[in-house]
Amino acid sequence: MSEFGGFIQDEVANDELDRIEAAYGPLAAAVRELVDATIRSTVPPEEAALALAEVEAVVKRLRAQQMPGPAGVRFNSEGRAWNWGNAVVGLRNAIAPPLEIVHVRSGLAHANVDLGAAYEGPPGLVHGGATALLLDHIMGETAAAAFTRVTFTGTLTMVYRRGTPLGPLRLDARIDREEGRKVWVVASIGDEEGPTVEAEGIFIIPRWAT
Ligand SMILES: CCCCC/C=C\C/C=C\C/C=C\C/C=C\CCCC(=O)SCCNC(=O)CCNC(=O)[C@H](O)C(C)(C)COP(=O)(O)OP(=O)(O)OC[C@H]1O[C@@H](n2cnc3c(N)ncnc32)[C@H](O)[C@@H]1OP(=O)(O)O
Repeated sequence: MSEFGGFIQDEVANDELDRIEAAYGPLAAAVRELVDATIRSTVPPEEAALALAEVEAVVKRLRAQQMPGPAGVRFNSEGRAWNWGNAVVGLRNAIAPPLEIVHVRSGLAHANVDLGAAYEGPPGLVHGGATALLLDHIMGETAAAAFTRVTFTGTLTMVYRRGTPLGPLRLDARIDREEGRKVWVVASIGDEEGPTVEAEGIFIIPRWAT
């Protein structure tokens, strides 16, 4: 394994990655269900205590073999990159919705997502930090121009027009302009009535990546 700016070259073969993803993807999806079920369950406390024992047993099983730190962003020489722990798109991260981003072309992307009880801030509405999280990520990937370059969020501005309802939502992002190592991206998240949050960000191609 070797490292480039924190990106890890890890020569796991694509078919092995497929095998791992086929097992851990559904596991993470089940943990997402567990998160939602834990929030919304109305079973009596004694029943919740029994569930706790079962969850602790699962944690013990998974802890039997662990990476020393976070999952990181990895790539192999077969052209595959994976970021299983990513907070927004991580396949193995139950905290991530996960967002499935469609890159229409370099610098233009959108995504559909359904946010449930785990993302609530004000009653029935998405937490403002959660909308910022999702927008930051889709904007970062958009600035990265189809993953041809590395970009970091420099400045991010959010305008919250109205509450974002929990449920089905759409995100849109596009590169507005570029100047040297700076990339301006505009984006929004909203429901069928239109945008609820509009964002503008300056994404920087770090000096070390040029
Ligand atoms: C090799 C194989 C790689 C394989 C990769 C494969 C797959 C990749 C997979 C995934 C990755 C893809 C996408 C990731 C997607 C989403 C992630 C979401 C985005 C984030 O969540 S990311 C985390 C939050 N983010 C940070 O953690 C940044 C912390 N920070 C820094 O790392 C530095 O601070 C940095 C890099 C920002 C700048 O550092 P630097 O040294 O390069 O900058 P420098 O001073 O040279 O400035 C150059 C010009 O930018 C202007 N400028 C500087 N800073 C600015 C700012 N903050 N706002 C506005 N303008 C700024 C200057 O004013 C100057 O402008 P001018 O040229 O006009 O004077």
